[in-house]
Amino acid sequence: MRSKYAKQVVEKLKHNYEGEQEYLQAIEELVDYSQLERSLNERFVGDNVLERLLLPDRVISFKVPWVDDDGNVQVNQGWRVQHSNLIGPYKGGLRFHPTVTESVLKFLALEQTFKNALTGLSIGGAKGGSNFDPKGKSEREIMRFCQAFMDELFRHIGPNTDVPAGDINVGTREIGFLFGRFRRLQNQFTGVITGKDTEFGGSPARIESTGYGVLFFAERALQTQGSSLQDKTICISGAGNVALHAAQKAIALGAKVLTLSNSKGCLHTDKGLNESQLEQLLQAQHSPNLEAFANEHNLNWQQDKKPWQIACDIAIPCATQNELTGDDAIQLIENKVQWIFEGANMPCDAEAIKCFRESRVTFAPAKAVNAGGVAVSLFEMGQNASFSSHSFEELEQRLKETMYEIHDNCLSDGSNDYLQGANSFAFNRLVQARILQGI
Ligand SMILES: NC(=O)C1=CN([C@@H]2O[C@H](COP(=O)(O)OP(=O)(O)OC[C@H]3O[C@@H](n4cnc5c(N)ncnc54)[C@H](O)[C@@H]3O)[C@@H](O)[C@H]2O)C=CC1
Ligand SMILES: O=C(O)CCC(=O)C(=O)O
Repeated sequence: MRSKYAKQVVEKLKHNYEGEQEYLQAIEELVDYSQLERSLNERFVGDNVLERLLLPDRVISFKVPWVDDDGNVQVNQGWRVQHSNLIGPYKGGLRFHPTVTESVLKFLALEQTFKNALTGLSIGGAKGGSNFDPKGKSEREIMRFCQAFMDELFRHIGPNTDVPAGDINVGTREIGFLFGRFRRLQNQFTGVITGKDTEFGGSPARIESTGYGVLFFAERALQTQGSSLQDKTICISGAGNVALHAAQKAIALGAKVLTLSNSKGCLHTDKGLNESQLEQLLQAQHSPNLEAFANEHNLNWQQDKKPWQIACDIAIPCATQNELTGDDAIQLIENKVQWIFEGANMPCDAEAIKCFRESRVTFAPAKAVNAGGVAVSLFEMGQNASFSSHSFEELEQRLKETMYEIHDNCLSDGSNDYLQGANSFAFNRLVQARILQGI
């Protein structure tokens, strides 16, 4: 139930940001599943804390002119949404995809702020990117685009100000181009961006950390319910960084991965993918061609299908926002799914979340489940600040401990409800910081 104050704030934001569907969706989810009534004291309402926490500090919007291989000048839109640096420097990834809009980045920056608070670490929240589509572009075009993007971004970031990282279509290669440009523009070698190659300050576990973290969270959740991942069947969507590393760790922990997917369709095998198949998929430069891979390995390829029609114990959406709808949720529930772990950011739409919560399915939200990536990013920042390095094994162990702690933070309010627990934990931290730092 929304209080009168929460209702007023949400109505005002809906009015002011009409049309920013993703941003408003994230606001409504936070407000509706946070036990906000517990924070409703005089100070919270009097200082208008809720509205101040939901609005970004600033949205930086800029043009990105770059030269394609034919010598033509192309122009894309770039953004950096700095949502909050209340508890640490702004931090969050960059996404290059034609579906990127200001609304998408505002939702991602808001989610990032709450995710980062939930880790218990000192990290603020931001997100950025461009509507640039790297599909079909040459490596030189991607490099020139990254350089042009940094030509504007560099004046807004810094190791104690704002530290970007990767996200969809921004991996180690793009981070290298972005970092190289920043270094030359500023004549500084600092931890201004994470996800770097290990040859120049990157953390050896950052690439794996989000996907592995998802599985550590799942492992802890199942343990808490007296179960384990051994022999559980898992449907995963996507075939990028998060999806493939989640699949790799799931197999290592004894589970069976039945699916992967992309926007064209779904790869399916009842037997489960094996370690060597996963290794081959991980070797592919950027996203693998799943259809060709399915044909080569005698696996099923289902054109235009999503993984959610296939019966499984656990579903882990790892592609993009709103990829799992209410109808998909009904199908999964009919097929007796028991656990949903969100690997992507906001992959389940509002209707799907409602369906899961009304059934007996355990639903764990992205801001808890996929926080391993940003946590290891913070380790990379620490490593850069102290000119030190850590082994992969050491970082993986720290990642596992961090994911277990995030899991336990979600349950610390005693509600046994991951969505409410995650939002409430993050809200409490941010509300305290907001009030203590004045108006
Ligand atoms: N990379 C990271 O460290 C983190 C990523 N995330 C989130 O995880 C999700 C995936 O990101 P990454 O794996 O890094 O990106 P990526 O660029 O490596 O992979 C994205 C994958 O999703 C697939 N995809 C895109 N749209 C799709 C659709 N409509 N249906 C099915 N598949 C689709 C693409 O084919 C690709 O395989 C995003 O929501 C991102 O925000 C969250 C936390 C950290
Ligand atoms: O590593 C980071 O800074 C951010 C990762 C990210 O974009 C996310 O958690 O969604």
